[in-house]
Amino acid sequence: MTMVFLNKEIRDGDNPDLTEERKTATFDTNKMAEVIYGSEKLARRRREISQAVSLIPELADSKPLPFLSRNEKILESTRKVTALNEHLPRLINMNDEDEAWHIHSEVIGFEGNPLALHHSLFIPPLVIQGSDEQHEKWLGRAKRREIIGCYAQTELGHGSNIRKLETTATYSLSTQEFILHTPTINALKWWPGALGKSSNHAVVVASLIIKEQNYGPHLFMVQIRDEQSHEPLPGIAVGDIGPKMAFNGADNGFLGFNNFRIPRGNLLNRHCNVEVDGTYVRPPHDKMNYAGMIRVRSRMAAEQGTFMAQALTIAVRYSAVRRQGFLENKSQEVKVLDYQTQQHRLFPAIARSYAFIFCGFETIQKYETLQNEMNSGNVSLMADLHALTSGIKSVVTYQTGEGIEQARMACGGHGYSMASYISEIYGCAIGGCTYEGENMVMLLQLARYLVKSVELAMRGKPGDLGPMVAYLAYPDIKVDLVTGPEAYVKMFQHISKRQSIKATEKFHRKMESGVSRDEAWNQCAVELTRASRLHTRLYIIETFIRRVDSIEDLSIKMVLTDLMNLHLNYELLDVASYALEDGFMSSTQMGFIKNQLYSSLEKIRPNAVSLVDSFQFSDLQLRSNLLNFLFQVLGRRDGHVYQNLFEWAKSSPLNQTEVLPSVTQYLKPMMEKAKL
Ligand SMILES: CCCCCCCC/C=C\CCCC(=O)SCCNC(=O)CCNC(=O)[C@H](O)C(C)(C)COP(=O)(O)OP(=O)(O)OC[C@H]1O[C@@H](n2cnc3c(N)ncnc32)[C@H](O)[C@@H]1OP(=O)(O)O
Ligand SMILES: Cc1cc2nc3c(=O)[nH]c(=O)nc-3n(C[C@H](O)[C@H](O)[C@H](O)COP(=O)(O)OP(=O)(O)OC[C@H]3O[C@@H](n4cnc5c(N)ncnc54)[C@H](O)[C@@H]3O)c2cc1C
Repeated sequence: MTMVFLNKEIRDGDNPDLTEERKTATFDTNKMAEVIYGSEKLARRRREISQAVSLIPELADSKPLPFLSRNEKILESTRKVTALNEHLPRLINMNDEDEAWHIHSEVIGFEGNPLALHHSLFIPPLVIQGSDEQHEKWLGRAKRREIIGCYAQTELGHGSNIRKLETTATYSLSTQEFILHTPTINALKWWPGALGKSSNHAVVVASLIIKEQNYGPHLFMVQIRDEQSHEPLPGIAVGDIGPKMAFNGADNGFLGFNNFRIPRGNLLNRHCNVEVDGTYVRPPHDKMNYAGMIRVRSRMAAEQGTFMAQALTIAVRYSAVRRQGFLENKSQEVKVLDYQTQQHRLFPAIARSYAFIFCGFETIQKYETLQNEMNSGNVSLMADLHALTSGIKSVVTYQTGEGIEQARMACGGHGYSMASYISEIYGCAIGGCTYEGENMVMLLQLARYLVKSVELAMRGKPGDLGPMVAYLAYPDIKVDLVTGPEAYVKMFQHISKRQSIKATEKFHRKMESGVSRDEAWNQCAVELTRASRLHTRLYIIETFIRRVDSIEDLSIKMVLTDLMNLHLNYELLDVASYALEDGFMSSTQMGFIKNQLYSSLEKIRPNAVSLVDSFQFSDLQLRSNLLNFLFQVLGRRDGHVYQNLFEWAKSSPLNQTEVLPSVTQYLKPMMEKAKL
C-alpha cells in the first residue's frame, strides 16, 4: 500500500505546479522527517499512525466543522474522541505522549475536545504530585478513561498571581477532611478546559489553610460530578464559560465550592503533606507545587512550532499553485512564491518552525532530567528550568502568532476564508500567549533570573553562573560575521548581555534614587522583558546550530544549513539596532546581514515546498480534503485548490436553499415597502 504522503513520490494527477516544486528538492523529505521528529522510527511511526487513521471512516469529520454550531462542535469532537478511544490501544503506544498528541491532532484538528486536557493537564500533575498510594487510587482509572479530569487553577479574579488564589482548602482537625470553599464570585474557578460539561474529576489548586495559617497554593484531587448521573455533587456549582475566540470544541468552565468536603488523602502529597494532627510537612522546594506548569511550558516550543508548521504547509503549497502577476516572462503569470516579498513572509517562519521544534525537543529532555532528579529529591535544577521555559514559552507563542498571521496574509483573500483553516490554527496557537502563564508575566520571571545572574557577574563571581548565562561574564571582542554561525552567536551574546546589564543597572539606579524595589522593577519592566526576549532568542539560535551540527546526512545538512543561515540573519537583523547603538555592529556588517538574508531566500526557494512537506502532515490533519468532508482546501497535498474551493462554497448550509428566511422575513418586506 502506498503511504499517503511520501515526498519523492510524484503522483499523477497532482497539480503540475506542485509536482514541479517537489522535483526541484535537493533532499529526501523522509530523511528530513527523521531529523524533525528525532529518528527514523519516530518519523515512521507518525506516518503509520496517519495512514491507519485515514483508513477508519468513523475518525473522519462527519461535516465541515466551520459550519457547525458550538453544541454540534462539542458533539462531533466527543463522537470522534470516544471513537478514537476504542482504536487507541491498537494504533499507538499508550505510554507515548507524542503519539497521543499526534493522533488527537489528526482526528480532532484544532477545535479542542472534552478530553483535551485530560492527558496533558490532569494526569501529569497527578503523576508529579501524587504519592504511590494516590497513583494506585486514581492513575489507572484516569489512564483507562474511567474518569475524566481537568486542571482547575485559574479563578475569575486571579490567574497570573497564583499566590492570591482565593479558593480555600481548610483542614478540619475534627473530621480529618479539607473543606473547599469559594468565598466570593471572584474566587470561582474560571477557564479550566473540559471542566464546564465533561469532567467528573478535577485537580483543584486551592490555598491550604491549617489552624488559620495560609500555606499557599496546593493541589487536591476532587470529584465534582456523580459518576453515574454526571450531575454536579451537592456543594458544587459548575458550568461552561461560553464561546471563545477559538477552541470551541472544548468546554472551558467555571467551578465553585460551598464548604465541600474531601478526605485528607486527597491533597496530592508526594512532596508535601498535612498529617492527621494538622502538622504541615514542607516540600523540598517552595515552588514544588508549580512543577506541573514547568512541564507544560517545556512542551510548548515543539507544540507551537508544529502549529506554525501546519499553517506554513498550507500557505507554501498554496503559494506554489497560486499564479498572479508577471516577472520577466509576460506569457505566463508567476507563482506567487516567486515574489521576494512572499518568500520573506514565509521562509523565515519556516526556519522558526524548525528552530522551535529542535529547541522543543531539547527542552522536553531537560524537563525529563528535572523530573527524574525531583523524584530522587534533588530540586536544584528547578530554578534554571523555570527561567528557561518561562522565556521560551513567551517567545515561541508570540512568534508563532506572527508566523501564522503572515501565512494567512500570504494566502490573500482565500486565507481569510475558513476554507484555509488558518484562522482556526491561529486561534488555537495564540491562546498560548495567555495560557500557562501570561507572556509578560513569564518574561518578567526570566528577568528575575537574568538580573540575579548579572549581579553575580558584577560581583566578580562569574564561576557561579550557570552554563545558560555564562556569556553574561564574557569579554566583548568584535566579531567578523563572515566566519560563520559562531560569530553570529557572539554578536547575539553581546546584544543580549548588554541589554541584561543595562536593564539591571537601570533597576539598581532606580532603587538607589530611593524608589522601592517593586516600583523600581515596574519602572524597568519593558527593558527587563526585552532582555528576556533577547536571551531566549539567543538560546533558540544555539539549539538550532547544535542540531544542524549533529546531522550526518550531507543533503539534509546542506538544506538545514541554508535554513539556519536564514534564521541567523533574520534574527540578527531584527535586533540589529541594539548592536548598532553601541557601535558593536558596523553599518557594513548590517549591509552584509541583509545581503545574506536575501541570498538565503533564493537558496531556500527550490526546497520550500519540500521543507514543509517534510513535516508530513496528512491532509486529514490539515483539514485539506473536501471529498472526505475534511473541508479545508488550501493546503491540500495534491494542490487542486480552486475546484475544491468551489465545492466548499457549494457545501455551505446557506446554499442548501435558494431563498433564505432572512430574505422572506426582512429584506423582501423592506423592498416591497419601499415600492409603495
Ligand atoms: C491540536 C492540539 C491542540 C492542543 C492545544 C493545547 C491546549 C491547551 C490549552 C490550555 C492549557 C492551559 C492550562 C493553564 O493555563 S493552567 C494555569 C496556568 N497558570 C499559570 O501559568 C499561572 C502563572 N503564574 C505563575 O506561575 C506564578 O504566579 C508566578 C508568575 C511564577 C509567580 O509565582 P509566585 O508569586 O509564587 O513567585 P514569585 O514571583 O514571588 O517568585 C518567587 C521565586 O520563586 C521562583 N519560582 C516561581 N515559579 C517557579 C517554578 N515554577 N519553579 C521554580 N521556581 C519558581 C521565582 O523564580 C522566584 O525566584 P527568585 O529566586 O527570583 O526569588
Ligand atoms: C485557551 C485557554 C485555556 C486555559 N486553560 C486553563 C486550564 O485548563 N486551567 C486553568 O487553571 N487555567 C486555564 N487558563 C487560564 C490561564 O492560565 C490564565 O488566563 C493565564 O494564566 C493568564 O492569567 P489572567 O487571565 O489572570 O491574566 P491577567 O494576569 O489578568 O493578565 C491581564 C494583563 O495584566 C498583565 N499582568 C498581570 N500581572 C502582571 C505582572 N505581575 N506584571 C506585569 N503585567 C502583569 C498581563 O501581562 C496582561 O497584559 C486558560 C486560558 C486560556 C486562554
